Amino acid sequence: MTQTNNNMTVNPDLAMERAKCNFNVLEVTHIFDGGERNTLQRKKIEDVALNSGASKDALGEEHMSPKEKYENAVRKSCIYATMMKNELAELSGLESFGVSSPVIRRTADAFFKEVSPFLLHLGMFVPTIMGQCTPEQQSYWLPRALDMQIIGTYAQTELGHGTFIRGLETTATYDPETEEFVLHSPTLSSYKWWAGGLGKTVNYCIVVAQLYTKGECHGTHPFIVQIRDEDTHVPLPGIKVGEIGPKMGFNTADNGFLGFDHYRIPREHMLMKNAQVLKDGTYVKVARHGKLTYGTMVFVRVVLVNEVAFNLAKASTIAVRYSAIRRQSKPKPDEVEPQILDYVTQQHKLFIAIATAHALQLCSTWLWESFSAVLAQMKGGNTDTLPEFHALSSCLKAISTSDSAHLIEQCRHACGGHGYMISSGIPNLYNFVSATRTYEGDYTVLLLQTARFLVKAYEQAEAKKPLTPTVSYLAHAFSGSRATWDNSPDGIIRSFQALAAGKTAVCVTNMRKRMRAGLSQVDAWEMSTIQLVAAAEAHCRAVIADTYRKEIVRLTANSSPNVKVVMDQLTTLYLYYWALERTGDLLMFTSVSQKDLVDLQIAYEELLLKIRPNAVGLVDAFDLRDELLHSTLGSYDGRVYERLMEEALKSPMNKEPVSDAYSKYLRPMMKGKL
Ligand SMILES: CCCCCCCCCCCCCCCCCC(=O)SCCNC(=O)CCNC(=O)[C@H](O)C(C)(C)COP(=O)(O)OP(=O)(O)OC[C@H]1O[C@@H](n2cnc3c(N)ncnc32)[C@H](O)[C@@H]1OP(=O)(O)O
Ligand SMILES: Cc1cc2nc3c(=O)[nH]c(=O)nc-3n(C[C@H](O)[C@H](O)[C@H](O)COP(=O)(O)OP(=O)(O)OC[C@H]3O[C@@H](n4cnc5c(N)ncnc54)[C@H](O)[C@@H]3O)c2cc1C
Repeated sequence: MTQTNNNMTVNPDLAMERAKCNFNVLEVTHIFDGGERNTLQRKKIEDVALNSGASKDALGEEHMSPKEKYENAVRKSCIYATMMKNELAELSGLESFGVSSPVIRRTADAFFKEVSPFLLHLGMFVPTIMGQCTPEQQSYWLPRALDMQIIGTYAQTELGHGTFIRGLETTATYDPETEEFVLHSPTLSSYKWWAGGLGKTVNYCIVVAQLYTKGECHGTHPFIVQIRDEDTHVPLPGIKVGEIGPKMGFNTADNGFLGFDHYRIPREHMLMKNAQVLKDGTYVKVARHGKLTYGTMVFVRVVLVNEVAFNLAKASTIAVRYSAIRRQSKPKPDEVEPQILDYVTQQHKLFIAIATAHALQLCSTWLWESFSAVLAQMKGGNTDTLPEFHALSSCLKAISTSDSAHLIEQCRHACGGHGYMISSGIPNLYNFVSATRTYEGDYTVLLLQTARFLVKAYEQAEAKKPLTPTVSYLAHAFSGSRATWDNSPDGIIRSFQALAAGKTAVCVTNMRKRMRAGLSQVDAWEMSTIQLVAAAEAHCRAVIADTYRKEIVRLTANSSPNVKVVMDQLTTLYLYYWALERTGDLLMFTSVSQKDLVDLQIAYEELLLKIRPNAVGLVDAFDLRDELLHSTLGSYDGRVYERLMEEALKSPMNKEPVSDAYSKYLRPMMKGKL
């Protein structure tokens, strides 16, 4: 039986869940939007972008051929880009459409089940122009790029190297005679590979290449390079470009390859904010920090924390709503089958996903604010805070993407067989988010960057030198006793910090031992990298836990009592969950006892039951319109079985009663005539 709610027929189980939710859902939406005004503005943007139906496809993307999928994605990208230049720019208060506005980004997702071929234009090409050009270069390139007169991408990775940027092989050799750079791909492994939109869409790209001038190599630098004719779109002479083929996801992003055959570009096309080549070929270093050319990657790592939080919010919305309407098994023979959301194991799978989406969303806002502060200082020539920020953004990118991918997969498990349907929405979310763990810096590689910083900070703490804020807890690492366990939220956060400090100390001790035994510093480091990754992970978990807790306390200071309670329950759940995941480490580095851990497990299970009545309310508070979810299982009305059947009937396989394969293969085989 179904009920009607706001002219919508709603599944009765979902209606019941909404009736029993005991907190004000809208209040929580406002918290995560950053205030009521932002919620209203977001809704207005979503209304303008989505009410016209322009985001919808006549035939589901999943039934299209690769070529049709790509063309359809370009079609919708053009519609959305035009909206951004016109209606949405004004509404979002942006002079021109914003590259990092989470609302614009969020709304764009309604248009694409996978991704837009313009993602790299907005996500990296435009930010590189903003971050790596001189003011004169910017005034030439930025208006054209923002107005989409040119479309670009970011081509750094090569067939042979993605992680090790210093190992890139593409060369840019300056020729003072003509005042040009000659771009060349000397080997197969030097071909650019992966850049989004490069295959068919873009006509420009940022190319990262080894700069040679006056016979000397100055390392990798960015260049802006035209690769296709601005009118015909035909690749220019000296350019070999194409699409790299099917992938696990990102199949509408036309990731491409690119090679150069002594291809010439004007001197002014080197992006010269951080380093310059003068007309006579003299190389001039401008930046005070050697790694500022990596700036766009740092920007995207910051953006990605928000991006994956959003995608995890979508997966948890789908899985929690579905778990409320799905009934399975009969533990009590005289009662009706329970909603699967009533199983404690199901709550264990799902509530951590909601809490993590909250934690990452709040960390992303905090990280963005820290990034803005670092950029402001760098404008004044001060790069002192950059090493700490690089360490922080590296580990947050690594952990947020990895946790989100894992939890999205867990949401799929929570949806049983139906979660495996493309129409559930979860496979596309997983395919997208699992790539974020690799691109923009692989998980392990980025955690090792953070570990480098931790080891240095540990040595500073040992020498009683001042520490930067995110590692200040290392100062307590030398007390000689194990941290005292206490199961209050602050106590657990202190234990997480003790754990990170303890693991870092173990790494430093082991490396020193290995070096005393004759290993070089590089080999001693290499032998310790499993533990260094674990130390960086522990550090990141301590940062996330601390930030999440502090931000929730701050943001709910004036909230209604029930909102305060449910938000407190979720942060506590997050802390208990990770304490229970790390019992071995806690036993090593804190005074926690076996009894403390048994008690903590019971407290965790009781907390799940307390959160249970509010579960649907909590995911409703993400306020994700059906157009954004693309899900038969997660729609607001819970008409799951109806939608699954409607989608199945759309399959082109159901167009004819008998498949051609019957007469071609099955019949001859069955009649023994094959
Ligand atoms: C219609 C749609 C609407 C859309 C709207 C827009 C939405 C946007 C959404 C965004 C989505 C974008 C999609 C992106 C797709 C993927 C793009 C890519 O993958 S692109 C490709 C991405 N590719 C990758 O990410 C490659 C990953 N690899 C790397 O980043 C580097 O090779 C490395 C960092 C691992 C090493 O670098 P290496 O040069 O060998 O350095 P060493 O190790 O020798 O360390 C020496 C010293 O340098 C220090 N330092 C290092 N970095 C930094 C930094 N950034 N800063 C400061 N410091 C830094 C380091 O700490 C150390 O310090 P110390 O200890 O000496 O004091
Ligand atoms: C969907 C997608 C889109 C992309 N888009 C773009 C784009 O637009 N532009 C662009 O330039 N690039 C893009 N990339 C490329 C991406 O940035 C790289 O794939 C990524 O940086 C990882 O580098 P790699 O592929 O060389 O992996 P590798 O470095 O070869 O990694 C392979 C394994 O080796 C390990 N490893 C590597 N180095 C070390 C080390 N020093 N210590 C320990 N372990 C190590 C890694 O942890 C990993 O397990 C994209 C990739 C994907 C998947």
